[in-house]
Amino acid sequence: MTSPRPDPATLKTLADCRAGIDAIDGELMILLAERQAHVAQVVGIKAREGVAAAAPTRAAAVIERTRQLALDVGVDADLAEALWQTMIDHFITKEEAVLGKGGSDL
Ligand SMILES: O=C(O)C(=O)C[C@]1(C(=O)O)C=C[C@@H](O)C=C1
Repeated sequence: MTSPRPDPATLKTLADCRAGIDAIDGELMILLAERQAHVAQVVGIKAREGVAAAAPTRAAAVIERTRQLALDVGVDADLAEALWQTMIDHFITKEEAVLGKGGSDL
């Protein structure tokens, strides 16, 4: 169980700020592992249904949604896009290792 995070504006020392950053990184990593598990599940479904690893239409929608989510909470949309593009490219490579490059863009 994680403890509630302090308001960053109340942090006075570099060590406290870095401890907070480390805690947030830990939580982000848990969410990334959960997202990765969802993508792993996608691979079996795509194999059954003949859907391509690379899904450009879906990838573009994910990126567009991510840019909007970033703007909604005051995160730089270009940063969010770069992070998500890196993640999606990684998952396409992993999916193609199993599925190959064929299939439909669904
Ligand atoms: O939605 C899919 O088809 C996925 O495989 C997931 C995902 C993603 O990481 O969001 C990865 C690769 C695809 O090109 C599109 C999206």
